[in-house]
Amino acid sequence: MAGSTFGNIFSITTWGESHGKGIGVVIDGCPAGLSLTEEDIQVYLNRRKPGQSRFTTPRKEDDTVEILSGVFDGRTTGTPISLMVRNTSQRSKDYSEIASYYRPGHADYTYDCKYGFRDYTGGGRSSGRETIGRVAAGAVAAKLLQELGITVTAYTRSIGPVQINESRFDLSEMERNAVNMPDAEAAEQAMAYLDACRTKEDSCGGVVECVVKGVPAGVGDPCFDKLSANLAKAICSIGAVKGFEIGDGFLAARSCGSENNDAFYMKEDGSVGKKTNHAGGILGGISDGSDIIFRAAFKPTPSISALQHTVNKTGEDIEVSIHGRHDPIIVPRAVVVVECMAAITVLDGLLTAMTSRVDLIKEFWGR
Ligand SMILES: Cc1cc2nc3c(=O)[nH]c(=O)nc-3n(C[C@H](O)[C@H](O)[C@H](O)COP(=O)(O)O)c2cc1C
Ligand SMILES: C=C(O[C@@H]1CC(C(=O)O)=C[C@@H](OP(=O)(O)O)[C@H]1O)C(=O)O
Repeated sequence: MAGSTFGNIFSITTWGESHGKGIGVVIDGCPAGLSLTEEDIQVYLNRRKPGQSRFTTPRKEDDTVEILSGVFDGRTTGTPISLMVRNTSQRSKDYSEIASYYRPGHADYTYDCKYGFRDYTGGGRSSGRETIGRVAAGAVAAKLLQELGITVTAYTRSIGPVQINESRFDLSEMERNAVNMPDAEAAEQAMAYLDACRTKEDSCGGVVECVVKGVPAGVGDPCFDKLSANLAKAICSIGAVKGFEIGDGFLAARSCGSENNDAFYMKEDGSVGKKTNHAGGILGGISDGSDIIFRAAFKPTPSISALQHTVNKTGEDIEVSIHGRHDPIIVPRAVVVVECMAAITVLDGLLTAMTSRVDLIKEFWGR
């Protein structure tokens, strides 16, 4: 199946199905010499794994990663890094009925249209479990970015109608609540809202916000590999993402140029700064040196037990109530997925940018 590869230099190929033997990723183009252990990757996978609270799917998986190749004596060798997580908790009988109909909002119908049949167990390749490969690769990218002084941080901005309040923003709160919100009060309200949804056998959506700090000006290639365009593709390729915006995003459409433009000024150290950051750190598809800020809108989990109308494979209109183990909301588990896709995209852009100037190439080769 084409379409499982992302990135130009730091390139990832994810593989595997939710109810198959395992899920993984092959990273090609990771520079040699990065110190890397399974634990470095596991920390990220633990943030994504299922079964962590009543707001996640009850499927219990440890998602233990194995490094199969590309690391020797604790350091990357520059050859393909293959990472694998074995599936251990497949319960395919949950899908024996689903095999005969199309879940509204899921990928069942379109996979059948495209391929003529589908792996219906656990949603196969369209499962949120595919994001394991993204997170494992993102952990590697984030480690290299960290060495370059670049950090990528995502968090839950809103759940249903509940949004974090900037005045209460505290990143350390994220670890203390089950919805990954950097605002304790909003988290309480969001959890109450989610409990109400669950009582109605329904699900809900929300927004993940991501901030990338420390990216130098000059990353991103006009025209089709703009940093903004590559981030949009990276994020919109995550299951259930329905919206993407950078900086002021859709709000910018309502402002005037005088409000939206970020004024430049000279900093004390002689470099150019911006007084505001409505652009979200990217101008002309190229990073401008300020924080890169973007948001992703996630739709509500499609598989719900509330009654829905659909059709079955024999062409009848039917009513269904979907049972099994599903996330009542995708957002809290998707936070680390967004972070990892951003890390992969930014790292790939940084490596690509190293070839953009003759003076830099000469400097590198000492000529
Ligand atoms: C981390 C993650 C977890 C998900 N969990 C579920 C789930 O438990 N049940 C479900 O029906 N969909 C879940 N999804 C969403 C489906 O994977 C997604 O809706 C499906 O692939 C169709 O793609 P689309 O929503 O982008 O059109 C999850 C997605 C992600 C990223
Ligand atoms: C297991 C995970 O989430 C799964 C994502 C998912 C879907 O349709 O996307 C459906 C469910 O799969 P299953 O019915 O096999 O439990 C979730 O549990 C995971 O993300 O690790």
